[in-house]
Amino acid sequence: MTDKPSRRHTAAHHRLSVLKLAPDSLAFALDCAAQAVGAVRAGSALPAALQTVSASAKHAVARGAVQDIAYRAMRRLALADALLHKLVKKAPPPHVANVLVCAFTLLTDDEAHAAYAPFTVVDQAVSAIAARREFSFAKGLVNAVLRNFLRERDALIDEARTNPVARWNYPQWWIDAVKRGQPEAWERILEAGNAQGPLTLRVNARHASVDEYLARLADVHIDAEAVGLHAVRLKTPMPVERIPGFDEGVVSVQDAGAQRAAQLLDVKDGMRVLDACAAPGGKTGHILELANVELIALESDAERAGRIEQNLQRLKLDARITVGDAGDPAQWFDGAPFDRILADVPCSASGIVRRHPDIRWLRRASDIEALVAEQRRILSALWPLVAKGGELLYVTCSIFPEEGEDQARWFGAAHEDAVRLDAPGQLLPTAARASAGAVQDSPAGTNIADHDGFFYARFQKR
Ligand SMILES: C[S@@+](CC[C@H](N)C(=O)[O-])C[C@H]1O[C@@H](n2cnc3c(N)ncnc32)[C@H](O)[C@@H]1O
Repeated sequence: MTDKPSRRHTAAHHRLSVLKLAPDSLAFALDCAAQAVGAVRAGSALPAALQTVSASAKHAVARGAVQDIAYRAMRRLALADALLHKLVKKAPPPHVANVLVCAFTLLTDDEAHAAYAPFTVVDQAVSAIAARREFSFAKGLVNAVLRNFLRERDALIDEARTNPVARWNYPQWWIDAVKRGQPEAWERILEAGNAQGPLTLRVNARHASVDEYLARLADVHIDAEAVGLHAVRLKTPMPVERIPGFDEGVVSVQDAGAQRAAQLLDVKDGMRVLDACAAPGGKTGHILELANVELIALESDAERAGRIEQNLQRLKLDARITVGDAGDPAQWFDGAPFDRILADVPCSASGIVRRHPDIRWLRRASDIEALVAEQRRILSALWPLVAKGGELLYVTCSIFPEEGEDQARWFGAAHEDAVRLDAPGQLLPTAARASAGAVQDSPAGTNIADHDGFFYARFQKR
């Protein structure tokens, strides 16, 4: 985000006039997406912003279009802001600027991939502005700016992209951090974060093998491939309600990189296991699919803890869900040590930006230091709870070494009784299938290069 919104902008944003546009029109979708972009600029996470905005979009189709434009806008925000800056002399009101940003988002697609014809976008952006009483004065401006843009589209994009922030669509501090942390792969990583993640499923080992599930999909003509021990990637994403076996808990949605956690934890029947930062329970479910263990799912956020319950209900599996601070075991620990602890700690989420493209605009450089301290606090508190011979798996969905290898080294040095075991370390996100230089060990015949970014370190207690 190139400029930070003021409180005044946010307040104005909430006082928009009643909108009279057909809910299935592109104009309606542009207006709603612009509101969501405004909310993210004011500090809201995109899913929450969309929930608020979509209350007015009763149609599922309209909601889909709003979501699609808002997510694309997050991946193009700096480029769109740069174009706006170039083409508009005096900054327009924030809502008008955000409608323009959403329109640029659609107009900067290559023609082959464009969802709408350019002149439809211009026409509908003008209608969106005209439909708001307080902004209708700006419809001439919107029309002129977008037509001027189309006239010199490629040259304007090329010029804007000479600035790295507009080129990559991340804040400068983020670009610098990725460059510093991954000097060999930084461009590939930034690019991967601007692609749309695939829909990857985890097949519940209690119900089916990957091959059996692939056969079930083939029966209903759904194209998919194996991308890990329990992972299947659908060629074309679809709503979960339409995924065979989803309702019965045969499959769950989970990135292939995230599926490494439960496998690395190497759980066996009868073990006592702590999932220390558990919500929404993706990894909790996976652990329970692999062995009959006594599982405590700990989560500090009571509302999020409710989502663990929902997930386990669908899977028909059980854990003791506990609300508490992993960094303060006195609140919840009953004194019996754990054979395994999964510490999937809060982090920058820099490894999952392709699924959460708003994160880059919400985080600040200074957050990293605070997160590192919090991760250390949690790890230090959990280690004494591991049984002798037991293991702790440290996980982040981050690509910043400060939250990955640096933490693992700090932990090893600070705990004499910790033996570092084999683990993948840094899994880098890569968009291209089977891209060269992928860091992970793919099972023969499969390609799991197309996953989110994670860090894994495993420690055994002497
Ligand atoms: C990376 S997410 C966990 C994802 C989860 N393991 C999964 O696979 O679905 C981190 C979670 O830790 C929770 N959390 C943050 N600080 C915590 C703390 N001090 N104690 C326990 N949970 C915490 C957050 O609310 C968040 O739900």
